[in-house]
Amino acid sequence: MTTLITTNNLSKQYHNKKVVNEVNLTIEAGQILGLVGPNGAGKTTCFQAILGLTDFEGSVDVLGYNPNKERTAMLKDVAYIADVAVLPKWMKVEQALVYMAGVHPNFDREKAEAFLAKTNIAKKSKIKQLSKGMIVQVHLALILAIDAKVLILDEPTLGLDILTRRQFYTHLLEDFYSEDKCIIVTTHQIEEIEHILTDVAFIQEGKVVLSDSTERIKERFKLVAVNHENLAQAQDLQPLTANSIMGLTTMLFDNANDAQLSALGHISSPSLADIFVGVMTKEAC
Ligand SMILES: Nc1ncnc2c1ncn2[C@@H]1O[C@H](COP(=O)(O)OP(=O)(O)OP(=O)(O)O)[C@@H](O)[C@H]1O
Repeated sequence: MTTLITTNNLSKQYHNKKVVNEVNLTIEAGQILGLVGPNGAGKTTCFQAILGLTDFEGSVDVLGYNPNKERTAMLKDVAYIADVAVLPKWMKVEQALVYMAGVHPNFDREKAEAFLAKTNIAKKSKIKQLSKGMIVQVHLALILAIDAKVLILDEPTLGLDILTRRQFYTHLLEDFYSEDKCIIVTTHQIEEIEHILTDVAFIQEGKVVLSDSTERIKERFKLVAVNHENLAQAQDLQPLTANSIMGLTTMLFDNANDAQLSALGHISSPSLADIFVGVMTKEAC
């Protein structure tokens, strides 16, 4: 396996408060990592460090580059979508294509045009004539047309309708992703990307509290619809969460014994969103 990004004890503080706290991540080629955390958890700050946009403690290696010292060289192979898509308002869409082709050695104009052709955005339109969601789409078209080894997506679908969000993730897998690249993505709509993630890292108050492959995380956590008579016994196994709706109590367990759980009621596999809520609740206690 080829390691594309490593962070070693990455930390960042603002006004004496650690907003990123000793984050250790290793991201290999082929991985699509979801960095998931509540508002203010430190996701964007981690990205800024990886992209060399801020100073930090610890060390970061991206494709063999030090992002703070070798940013220009690194950015030939790294593409980034920030959580706020900003494009010059006076520019026409077609001018943005020409501009990107001029400044980025790995920009494929035909790819960007093919993506835009699937939208109802006219190339002659000025950015200021487009809706917020359309501007995001132009931005995505420009970034996904860069043949980058590393793609960093910070809330890439913010402001897009559900059809366009789905279209974006399909496009990401079919036209951008390949085994020699990696993608790190944050979103608060974890249920929409769960199926594409190979790996997940949960971050809370600057610390990574869980990091593993999606497969192993799914094996580790179990949801049980607990039969009424088994409630006390189930509580003894210390569930992460317990929700009662219309007389049915569903509990989330971490690393519990399958035989013990099946004696309590029906077992199912939780979604990443269920696991996220469970882990965040436990860490906050
Ligand atoms: N320039 C700054 N000056 C001071 N504090 C900052 C600065 N940038 C970020 N922070 C603080 O760092 C913490 C982490 O912010 P960050 O933007 O990394 O969170 P996030 O996980 O991306 O959140 P969200 O999901 O809301 O986008 C927050 O408490 C934020 O207030």
